[in-house]
Amino acid sequence: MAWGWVQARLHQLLRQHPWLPPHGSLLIGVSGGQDSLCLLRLLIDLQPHWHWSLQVVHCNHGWREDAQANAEFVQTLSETWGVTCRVAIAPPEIKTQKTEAAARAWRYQVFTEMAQGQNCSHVVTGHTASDQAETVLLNLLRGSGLDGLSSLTWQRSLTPEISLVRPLLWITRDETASFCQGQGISPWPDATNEQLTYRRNRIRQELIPYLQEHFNAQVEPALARTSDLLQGDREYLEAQALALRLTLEQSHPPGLHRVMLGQAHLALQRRVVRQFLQQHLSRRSNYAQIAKFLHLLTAPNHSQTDPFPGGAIARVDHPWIQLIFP
Ligand SMILES: Nc1ncnc2c1ncn2[C@@H]1O[C@H](COP(=O)(O)OP(=O)(O)OP(=O)(O)O)[C@@H](O)[C@H]1O
Repeated sequence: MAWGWVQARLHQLLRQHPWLPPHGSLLIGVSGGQDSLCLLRLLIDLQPHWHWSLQVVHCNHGWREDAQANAEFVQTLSETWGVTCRVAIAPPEIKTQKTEAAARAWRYQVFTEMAQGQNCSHVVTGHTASDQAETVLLNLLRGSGLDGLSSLTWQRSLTPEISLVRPLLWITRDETASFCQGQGISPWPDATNEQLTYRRNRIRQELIPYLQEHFNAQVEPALARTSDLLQGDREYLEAQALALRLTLEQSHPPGLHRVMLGQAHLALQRRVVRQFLQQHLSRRSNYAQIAKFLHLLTAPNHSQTDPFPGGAIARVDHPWIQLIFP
Protein backbone atom coordinates (compact mmCIF):
# COMPACT_ATOMS: atom_id res chain seq x y z
CA MET A 1 0.00 0.00 0.00
CA ALA A 2 1.23 3.53 -0.82
CA TRP A 3 2.10 5.59 2.25
CA GLY A 4 0.10 8.71 3.06
CA TRP A 5 1.35 11.64 5.15
CA VAL A 6 0.60 9.83 8.43
CA GLN A 7 2.80 6.81 7.58
CA ALA A 8 5.51 9.14 6.25
CA ARG A 9 5.48 11.27 9.40
CA LEU A 10 5.72 8.26 11.72
CA HIS A 11 8.51 6.76 9.63
CA GLN A 12 10.45 10.02 9.77
CA LEU A 13 9.94 10.32 13.53
CA LEU A 14 11.19 6.77 14.11
CA ARG A 15 14.27 7.52 12.04
CA GLN A 16 15.01 10.53 14.23
CA HIS A 17 14.44 8.70 17.52
CA PRO A 18 15.59 5.12 18.12
CA TRP A 19 12.42 4.09 19.98
CA LEU A 20 11.48 1.08 17.86
CA PRO A 21 14.65 -0.49 16.46
CA PRO A 22 14.72 -2.36 13.13
CA HIS A 23 14.04 -6.11 13.62
CA GLY A 24 12.56 -5.37 17.08
CA SER A 25 9.83 -7.54 18.56
CA LEU A 26 6.82 -5.33 19.26
CA LEU A 27 3.75 -6.07 21.35
CA ILE A 28 0.95 -3.64 20.42
CA GLY A 29 -1.83 -2.84 22.91
CA VAL A 30 -5.07 -2.67 20.94
CA SER A 31 -8.38 -1.75 22.56
CA GLY A 32 -10.23 -1.63 19.23
CA GLY A 33 -10.72 2.15 19.41
CA GLN A 34 -9.58 4.54 16.67
CA ASP A 35 -6.18 5.38 18.21
CA SER A 36 -4.93 1.85 18.69
CA LEU A 37 -6.34 0.66 15.34
CA CYS A 38 -4.56 3.58 13.67
CA LEU A 39 -1.37 2.53 15.49
CA LEU A 40 -1.72 -1.11 14.44
CA ARG A 41 -2.38 -0.21 10.79
CA LEU A 42 0.58 2.20 10.73
CA LEU A 43 3.01 -0.32 12.21
CA ILE A 44 1.84 -2.95 9.71
CA ASP A 45 2.32 -0.47 6.85
CA LEU A 46 5.83 0.42 8.05
CA GLN A 47 6.81 -3.18 8.89
CA PRO A 48 8.31 -4.10 5.48
CA HIS A 49 10.79 -1.26 5.93
CA TRP A 50 11.61 -1.87 9.60
CA HIS A 51 11.37 -5.70 9.67
CA TRP A 52 9.65 -5.75 13.05
CA SER A 53 7.95 -8.80 14.40
CA LEU A 54 4.44 -7.68 15.43
CA GLN A 55 1.97 -9.13 17.93
CA VAL A 56 -1.21 -7.73 19.42
CA VAL A 57 -2.56 -7.89 22.97
CA HIS A 58 -6.13 -7.01 23.88
CA CYS A 59 -7.21 -6.70 27.51
CA ASN A 60 -10.81 -7.68 28.13
CA HIS A 61 -11.92 -5.93 31.33
CA GLY A 62 -15.34 -7.58 31.16
CA TRP A 63 -16.98 -4.29 32.12
CA ARG A 64 -19.32 -3.80 29.23
CA GLU A 65 -21.94 -6.09 27.76
CA ASP A 66 -20.11 -5.96 24.43
CA ALA A 67 -16.68 -6.76 25.95
CA GLN A 68 -16.52 -10.24 24.45
CA ALA A 69 -17.65 -9.00 21.01
CA ASN A 70 -15.04 -6.19 21.27
CA ALA A 71 -12.30 -8.76 21.99
CA GLU A 72 -13.42 -10.92 19.05
CA PHE A 73 -13.44 -7.85 16.79
CA VAL A 74 -9.82 -7.03 17.68
CA GLN A 75 -8.79 -10.66 17.29
CA THR A 76 -10.47 -11.07 13.88
CA LEU A 77 -9.20 -7.77 12.50
CA SER A 78 -5.62 -8.43 13.68
CA GLU A 79 -5.62 -11.86 12.11
CA THR A 80 -7.14 -10.52 8.89
CA TRP A 81 -4.20 -8.14 8.82
CA GLY A 82 -1.80 -11.05 9.45
CA VAL A 83 -0.87 -10.33 13.07
CA THR A 84 -1.30 -12.75 15.98
CA CYS A 85 -3.57 -11.43 18.74
CA ARG A 86 -3.78 -12.67 22.34
CA VAL A 87 -6.64 -11.71 24.63
CA ALA A 88 -6.16 -11.38 28.40
CA ILE A 89 -9.26 -11.71 30.57
CA ALA A 90 -9.49 -9.58 33.71
CA PRO A 91 -9.58 -11.34 37.09
CA PRO A 92 -12.87 -11.03 39.06
CA GLU A 93 -11.64 -8.16 41.26
CA ILE A 94 -10.99 -5.94 38.21
CA LYS A 95 -14.40 -6.83 36.78
CA THR A 96 -16.16 -5.86 40.00
CA GLN A 97 -13.96 -2.91 41.12
CA LYS A 98 -14.55 -0.98 37.89
CA THR A 99 -12.05 1.78 38.64
CA GLU A 100 -9.94 3.26 35.86
CA ALA A 101 -6.82 3.14 38.02
CA ALA A 102 -7.16 -0.58 38.84
CA ALA A 103 -7.90 -1.40 35.20
CA ARG A 104 -4.85 0.55 34.05
CA ALA A 105 -2.57 -1.13 36.58
CA TRP A 106 -3.85 -4.54 35.47
CA ARG A 107 -3.32 -3.65 31.78
CA TYR A 108 0.28 -2.63 32.35
CA GLN A 109 0.87 -5.85 34.30
CA VAL A 110 -0.59 -7.85 31.37
CA PHE A 111 1.58 -5.90 28.88
CA THR A 112 4.71 -6.60 30.90
CA GLU A 113 4.04 -10.30 31.50
CA MET A 114 3.00 -10.94 27.92
CA ALA A 115 6.04 -9.11 26.54
CA GLN A 116 8.25 -11.24 28.80
CA GLY A 117 6.45 -14.45 27.78
CA GLN A 118 6.62 -13.64 24.05
CA ASN A 119 10.17 -12.24 24.13
CA CYS A 120 9.07 -8.78 23.04
CA SER A 121 11.46 -5.93 23.72
CA HIS A 122 8.88 -3.17 23.22
CA VAL A 123 5.26 -2.61 24.17
CA VAL A 124 3.58 -0.01 21.95
CA THR A 125 0.41 1.94 22.79
CA GLY A 126 -1.74 4.36 20.82
CA HIS A 127 -1.71 7.38 23.16
CA THR A 128 -2.11 10.59 21.17
CA ALA A 129 -1.44 14.32 21.61
CA SER A 130 -5.08 14.54 22.73
CA ASP A 131 -4.39 12.08 25.60
CA GLN A 132 -1.30 14.08 26.48
CA ALA A 133 -3.26 17.36 26.54
CA GLU A 134 -5.92 15.78 28.78
CA THR A 135 -3.26 14.44 31.14
CA VAL A 136 -1.66 17.89 31.43
CA LEU A 137 -5.02 19.46 32.31
CA LEU A 138 -6.02 16.68 34.74
CA ASN A 139 -2.74 16.89 36.61
CA LEU A 140 -2.64 20.69 36.55
CA LEU A 141 -6.04 20.75 38.24
CA ARG A 142 -4.74 18.30 40.86
CA GLY A 143 -1.84 20.62 41.70
CA SER A 144 0.92 18.47 40.17
CA GLY A 145 4.45 19.70 39.64
CA LEU A 146 6.68 19.20 36.64
CA ASP A 147 6.50 15.41 36.86
CA GLY A 148 2.71 15.15 36.67
CA LEU A 149 2.59 17.62 33.79
CA SER A 150 5.07 15.60 31.76
CA SER A 151 3.98 12.10 32.78
CA LEU A 152 2.82 10.80 29.39
CA THR A 153 6.24 10.24 27.87
CA TRP A 154 7.30 8.93 24.46
CA GLN A 155 9.19 6.12 26.10
CA ARG A 156 9.72 4.62 29.54
CA SER A 157 10.93 1.33 31.00
CA LEU A 158 8.46 -1.34 32.09
CA THR A 159 11.37 -3.57 33.18
CA PRO A 160 15.12 -3.19 32.55
CA GLU A 161 14.61 -5.22 29.34
CA ILE A 162 11.23 -3.97 28.13
CA SER A 163 10.33 -0.42 27.02
CA LEU A 164 6.91 1.09 26.67
CA VAL A 165 6.76 3.31 23.57
CA ARG A 166 4.00 5.76 22.63
CA PRO A 167 4.84 6.75 19.04
CA LEU A 168 1.55 8.59 18.31
CA LEU A 169 1.99 11.50 20.70
CA TRP A 170 2.29 13.87 17.73
CA ILE A 171 -1.16 13.14 16.23
CA THR A 172 -4.53 14.26 17.59
CA ARG A 173 -7.62 12.13 18.08
CA ASP A 174 -9.38 13.97 15.24
CA GLU A 175 -6.51 13.00 12.95
CA THR A 176 -6.59 9.32 13.96
CA ALA A 177 -10.34 9.39 13.26
CA SER A 178 -9.74 10.80 9.74
CA PHE A 179 -6.98 8.27 9.18
CA CYS A 180 -9.29 5.38 10.08
CA GLN A 181 -12.05 6.81 7.92
CA GLY A 182 -9.68 7.25 4.98
CA GLN A 183 -8.51 3.66 5.33
CA GLY A 184 -12.05 2.27 5.64
CA ILE A 185 -11.39 1.10 9.22
CA SER A 186 -14.42 1.13 11.54
CA PRO A 187 -13.23 1.33 15.16
CA TRP A 188 -15.15 -0.39 17.95
CA PRO A 189 -17.29 2.23 19.75
CA ASP A 190 -16.38 2.53 23.44
CA ALA A 191 -19.54 3.39 25.37
CA THR A 192 -17.57 4.36 28.51
CA ASN A 193 -15.97 7.21 26.52
CA GLU A 194 -19.39 8.80 26.21
CA GLN A 195 -20.07 8.89 29.95
CA LEU A 196 -19.22 12.17 31.64
CA THR A 197 -18.88 10.48 35.02
CA TYR A 198 -15.17 9.97 34.42
CA ARG A 199 -13.22 13.18 34.90
CA ARG A 200 -11.05 12.54 31.87
CA ASN A 201 -14.09 12.27 29.64
CA ARG A 202 -15.43 15.55 30.97
CA ILE A 203 -12.10 17.19 30.10
CA ARG A 204 -12.23 15.59 26.66
CA GLN A 205 -15.80 16.43 25.85
CA GLU A 206 -16.39 19.73 27.62
CA LEU A 207 -13.18 21.50 28.66
CA ILE A 208 -11.05 20.91 25.54
CA PRO A 209 -13.82 21.99 23.11
CA TYR A 210 -14.35 25.11 25.28
CA LEU A 211 -10.64 25.92 25.21
CA GLN A 212 -10.52 25.29 21.45
CA GLU A 213 -13.41 27.64 20.85
CA HIS A 214 -12.40 30.46 23.19
CA PHE A 215 -8.64 30.26 23.70
CA ASN A 216 -6.66 28.26 21.16
CA ALA A 217 -7.99 26.13 18.29
CA GLN A 218 -4.73 24.16 18.50
CA VAL A 219 -4.90 23.64 22.27
CA GLU A 220 -4.19 19.89 22.06
CA PRO A 221 -0.86 20.14 20.20
CA ALA A 222 -0.04 23.22 22.33
CA LEU A 223 -0.48 21.33 25.63
CA ALA A 224 1.30 18.30 24.18
CA ARG A 225 4.23 20.61 23.41
CA THR A 226 4.18 21.93 26.98
CA SER A 227 4.39 18.35 28.21
CA ASP A 228 7.28 17.63 25.83
CA LEU A 229 9.26 20.69 26.92
CA LEU A 230 8.75 19.84 30.59
CA GLN A 231 9.86 16.25 29.95
CA GLY A 232 13.31 17.55 29.01
CA ASP A 233 13.50 19.75 32.12
CA ARG A 234 12.39 16.89 34.33
CA GLU A 235 15.02 14.51 32.95
CA TYR A 236 17.70 17.10 33.58
CA LEU A 237 16.60 17.80 37.16
CA GLU A 238 16.27 14.09 37.97
CA ALA A 239 19.83 13.48 36.73
CA GLN A 240 21.15 16.40 38.80
CA ALA A 241 19.27 15.16 41.87
CA LEU A 242 20.64 11.65 41.43
CA ALA A 243 24.20 12.94 41.16
CA LEU A 244 23.72 15.04 44.31
CA ARG A 245 22.05 12.21 46.26
CA LEU A 246 24.96 9.89 45.58
CA THR A 247 27.33 12.42 47.17
CA LEU A 248 25.33 12.89 50.37
CA GLU A 249 23.78 9.50 51.10
CA GLN A 250 24.90 6.94 53.65
CA SER A 251 23.51 3.43 53.62
CA HIS A 252 23.66 2.02 57.20
CA PRO A 253 21.27 3.20 58.46
CA PRO A 254 19.96 4.92 55.34
CA GLY A 255 20.49 8.65 55.72
CA LEU A 256 21.09 11.98 54.00
CA HIS A 257 23.71 14.53 55.09
CA ARG A 258 21.49 17.40 56.17
CA VAL A 259 24.11 20.15 56.06
CA MET A 260 25.00 19.36 52.45
CA LEU A 261 21.36 18.84 51.47
CA GLY A 262 20.50 22.15 53.14
CA GLN A 263 22.87 23.97 50.78
CA ALA A 264 21.06 22.74 47.64
CA HIS A 265 18.20 24.52 45.88
CA LEU A 266 14.72 23.57 47.12
CA ALA A 267 13.90 22.02 43.71
CA LEU A 268 16.83 19.62 44.11
CA GLN A 269 16.16 19.02 47.82
CA ARG A 270 12.64 17.81 47.00
CA ARG A 271 13.85 15.49 44.26
CA VAL A 272 16.70 14.07 46.34
CA VAL A 273 14.31 13.32 49.21
CA ARG A 274 11.75 11.78 46.88
CA GLN A 275 14.35 9.52 45.28
CA PHE A 276 15.71 8.59 48.71
CA LEU A 277 12.28 7.75 50.16
CA GLN A 278 11.28 5.86 47.04
CA GLN A 279 14.42 3.76 47.22
CA HIS A 280 14.07 2.86 50.90
CA LEU A 281 10.30 2.81 51.36
CA SER A 282 9.62 1.26 47.93
CA ARG A 283 6.75 3.62 47.24
CA ARG A 284 6.26 7.07 45.80
CA SER A 285 5.95 9.81 48.39
CA ASN A 286 3.61 12.76 48.15
CA TYR A 287 4.16 16.47 48.63
CA ALA A 288 3.28 16.42 52.36
CA GLN A 289 5.66 13.52 53.14
CA ILE A 290 8.54 15.24 51.37
CA ALA A 291 7.76 18.51 53.16
CA LYS A 292 7.84 16.87 56.59
CA PHE A 293 11.19 15.26 55.79
CA LEU A 294 12.58 18.62 54.64
CA HIS A 295 11.34 20.23 57.83
CA LEU A 296 14.07 18.25 59.61
CA LEU A 297 16.78 20.20 57.73
CA THR A 298 16.54 23.01 60.31
CA ALA A 299 14.94 21.17 63.26
CA PRO A 300 16.80 20.54 66.58
CA ASN A 301 18.93 17.42 66.93
CA HIS A 302 16.87 14.21 67.61
CA SER A 303 13.70 15.70 66.07
CA GLN A 304 11.70 13.15 64.11
CA THR A 305 8.75 12.86 61.74
CA ASP A 306 5.61 10.87 62.40
CA PRO A 307 5.63 7.49 60.62
CA PHE A 308 5.64 7.19 56.83
CA PRO A 309 3.35 4.52 55.33
CA GLY A 310 4.93 1.21 56.39
CA GLY A 311 5.99 2.62 59.78
CA ALA A 312 9.51 4.03 59.17
CA ILE A 313 10.31 7.46 60.64
CA ALA A 314 12.97 10.02 59.72
CA ARG A 315 15.10 11.29 62.61
CA VAL A 316 17.89 13.84 62.98
CA ASP A 317 21.19 12.47 64.25
CA HIS A 318 23.27 15.50 63.38
CA PRO A 319 24.69 15.87 60.71
CA TRP A 320 22.48 13.10 59.31
CA ILE A 321 18.76 12.63 58.78
CA GLN A 322 18.29 8.88 59.11
CA LEU A 323 15.44 6.52 58.34
CA ILE A 324 14.59 4.27 61.28
CA PHE A 325 12.48 1.22 60.55
CA PRO A 326 10.06 -0.29 63.11
N1 LIG B 1 -8.30 -2.92 26.60
C1 LIG B 1 -7.13 -2.64 26.08
N2 LIG B 1 -6.37 -3.62 25.54
C2 LIG B 1 -5.16 -3.36 24.99
N3 LIG B 1 -4.62 -2.13 24.95
C3 LIG B 1 -5.31 -1.12 25.47
C4 LIG B 1 -6.60 -1.31 26.07
N4 LIG B 1 -7.03 -0.11 26.51
C5 LIG B 1 -6.08 0.79 26.20
N5 LIG B 1 -5.04 0.20 25.57
C6 LIG B 1 -3.82 0.84 25.04
O1 LIG B 1 -3.59 2.05 25.75
C7 LIG B 1 -3.70 3.17 24.86
C8 LIG B 1 -4.34 4.32 25.60
O2 LIG B 1 -5.65 3.99 25.95
P1 LIG B 1 -6.43 4.81 27.03
O3 LIG B 1 -6.18 6.26 26.82
O4 LIG B 1 -7.83 4.30 27.08
O5 LIG B 1 -5.65 4.29 28.30
P2 LIG B 1 -5.35 5.01 29.66
O6 LIG B 1 -6.03 4.24 30.71
O7 LIG B 1 -5.62 6.46 29.54
O8 LIG B 1 -3.79 4.67 29.74
P3 LIG B 1 -2.66 5.54 30.44
O9 LIG B 1 -2.77 5.42 31.88
O10 LIG B 1 -1.39 4.89 29.95
O11 LIG B 1 -2.87 6.96 29.97
C9 LIG B 1 -4.52 2.65 23.69
O12 LIG B 1 -4.23 3.39 22.51
C10 LIG B 1 -4.03 1.22 23.59
O13 LIG B 1 -2.78 1.16 22.92
